Amino acid sequence: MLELKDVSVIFNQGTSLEKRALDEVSVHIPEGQFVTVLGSNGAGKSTFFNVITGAAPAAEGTIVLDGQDITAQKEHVRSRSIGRLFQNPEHGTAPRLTVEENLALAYSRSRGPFSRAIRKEEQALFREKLKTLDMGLEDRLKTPIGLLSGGQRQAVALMMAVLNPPKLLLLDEHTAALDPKSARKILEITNDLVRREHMTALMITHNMTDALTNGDRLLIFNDGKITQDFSGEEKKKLKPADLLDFYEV
Ligand SMILES: Nc1ncnc2c1ncn2[C@@H]1O[C@H](COP(=O)(O)OP(=O)(O)OP(=O)(O)O)[C@@H](O)[C@H]1O
Repeated sequence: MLELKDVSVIFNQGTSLEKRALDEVSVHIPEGQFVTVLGSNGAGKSTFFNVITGAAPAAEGTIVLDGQDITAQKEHVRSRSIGRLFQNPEHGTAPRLTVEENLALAYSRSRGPFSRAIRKEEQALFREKLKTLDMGLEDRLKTPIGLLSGGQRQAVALMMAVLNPPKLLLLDEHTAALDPKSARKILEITNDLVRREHMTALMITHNMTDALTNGDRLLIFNDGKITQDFSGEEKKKLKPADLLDFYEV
């Protein structure tokens, strides 16, 4: 599904500030796999996501998504098949637009320009999708999204990312800015959506328990490389304390 082969990202190449943020990373993520990603600050996790989306160029190596070499593809083209959620729910939603306008914008992205009124059947679809979140958001369709709480907004952002299920969903610490209860709820919704839509998903987190209790596989980054790769029974047996040994500081 997603295959990176010897991919490197080098910032400020050829200067005294040169930094190999990703160093010859190779990994294969099969279709439908849910992968959690851990690593200390500066280990290269966000750069890993950025090189997949095209936000950071690959200096070396190749990236293949769903059989297509996307290494040289522009970011906006890749965004049609890759959904991404960030730590800050404000990232990716338009605060002055209502909940339904934000959803319509996301919905129309792969269906044509956002130039027409929101149709009745779209409204019904958004209402039905929001209802599955069980947060009462189906009654807030006309509310500007900027007036929602962080958790509510992140739930809508998540729904926006999966309205037309992307080939790949990238979750970049998307629960880190939320209070513990909202974070748990968003994680629950994430699991439901990923499983129901059989999505291929990668989730960066600093929470070791979340990294172990979610997903099928765990990757740990250190200094621009994937230094640990656990899946199946091996992952299930791990405890948060075991993971500390794999962090380099
Ligand atoms: N645009 C950039 N220019 C120069 N250096 C960068 C740039 N982006 C990232 N880096 C460097 O690349 C390395 C990897 O950064 P990255 O953001 O991928 O780490 P991370 O694992 O996501 O860290 P965190 O957990 O703190 O978010 C760091 O040393 C960082 O300072």
